[in-house]
Amino acid sequence: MAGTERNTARGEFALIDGILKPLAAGTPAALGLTDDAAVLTPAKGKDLVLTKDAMVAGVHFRESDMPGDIARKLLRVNLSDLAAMGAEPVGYLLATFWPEALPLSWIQEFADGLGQDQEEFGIGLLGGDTVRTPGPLSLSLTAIGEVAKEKALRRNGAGAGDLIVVSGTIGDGALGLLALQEELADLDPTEQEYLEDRYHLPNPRLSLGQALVGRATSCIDISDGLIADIGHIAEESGLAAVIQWKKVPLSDAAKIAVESDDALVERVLTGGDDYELAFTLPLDQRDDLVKLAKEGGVSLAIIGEMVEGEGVRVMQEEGVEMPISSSGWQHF
Ligand SMILES: Nc1ncnc2c1ncn2[C@@H]1O[C@H](COP(=O)(O)OP(=O)(O)O)[C@@H](O)[C@H]1O
Ligand SMILES: Cc1ncc(C[n+]2csc(CCOP(=O)(O)OP(=O)(O)O)c2C)c(N)n1
Ligand SMILES: [Mg+2]
Ligand SMILES: [Mg+2]
Ligand SMILES: [Mg+2]
Repeated sequence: MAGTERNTARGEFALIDGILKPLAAGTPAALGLTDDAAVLTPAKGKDLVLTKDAMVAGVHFRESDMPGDIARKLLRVNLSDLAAMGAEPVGYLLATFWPEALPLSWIQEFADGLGQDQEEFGIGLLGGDTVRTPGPLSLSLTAIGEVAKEKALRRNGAGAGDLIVVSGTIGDGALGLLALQEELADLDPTEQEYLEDRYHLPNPRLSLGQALVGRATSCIDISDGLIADIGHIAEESGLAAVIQWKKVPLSDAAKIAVESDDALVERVLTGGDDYELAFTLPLDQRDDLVKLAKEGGVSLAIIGEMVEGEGVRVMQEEGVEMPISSSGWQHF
């Protein structure tokens, strides 16, 4: 029906004008969201770095999560991929698949979350697409960044003998999800809240990634699980990784959880939702770690080393390998 179409169209463009346009106001390349596409001039001497991750209700976030948090996580998981490449973020494109029942107020809160993080990370919206879906809320974001020409960090440059280093603490996001599902016992409210926050709002390690350019021999961000993602470095570099469980950095809350339930060790190592960086560093650059941690604004821990061979081995203690049933999250 023509009338219905007009109403739908008016609604769609009202949404773009009223809710999304303000997010593009600071990025001239977005052309005010009035044209068919954005036009971006890359900086001299830089390579563009492009990444896209999607998130689906019930798969990547809980339907009951706050709209602003969902938006910020969507942006942050993509910025985490830019961090893993050593890039500085420039802007982003957004595709939203809104279920019929979602009110405009929800969408406004979602946009407010994006606005908050745009300021935090100094970027703006460049464009995107808005559609309705008969399915669950689905979102996709393309982040664009820049890195000095040919200097992007890769997964494939690790050498035998390189140290394996991770930022921050591992397992908090996965334990936070368990806490939200009320499957974690013995935690006081402060620890519970800390873990839940880590699930809802990852911290992309952008300063660290940029500090690693020209220093790390390989780098990845941990989304699927520590073992799975270090497995990608091992595979792409044609080597094996050996990780010492006792050196994997845990938050106080994660330590308490793991001490009360052994089964959570595997969850920490394979649960994903970390968005920390794992990277390799030549042994003779070990003393640079203090400086890198300072520049990156995050703690760093050496958890193992790269050796000849293939795959990832986790050592429970000297000479005792930990059995691991699955290395991390997979959609298929
Ligand atoms: N549908 C797709 N189309 C094109 N490339 C894809 C698609 N899905 C994944 N990739 C590419 O495969 C590689 C691995 O993807 P992924 O595991 O999602 O990486 P990450 O965990 O860093 O997001 C990346 O280079 C990504 O761009
Ligand atoms: C409600 C809910 N259930 C389960 C998870 C766990 N989970 C879902 S997808 C995923 C891996 C990361 O997502 P993916 O789409 O694989 O991102 P990418 O690896 O491409 O960055 C994890 C750990 C979650 N985050 N939320
Ligand atoms: Mg991905
Ligand atoms: Mg990644
Ligand atoms: Mg994945």
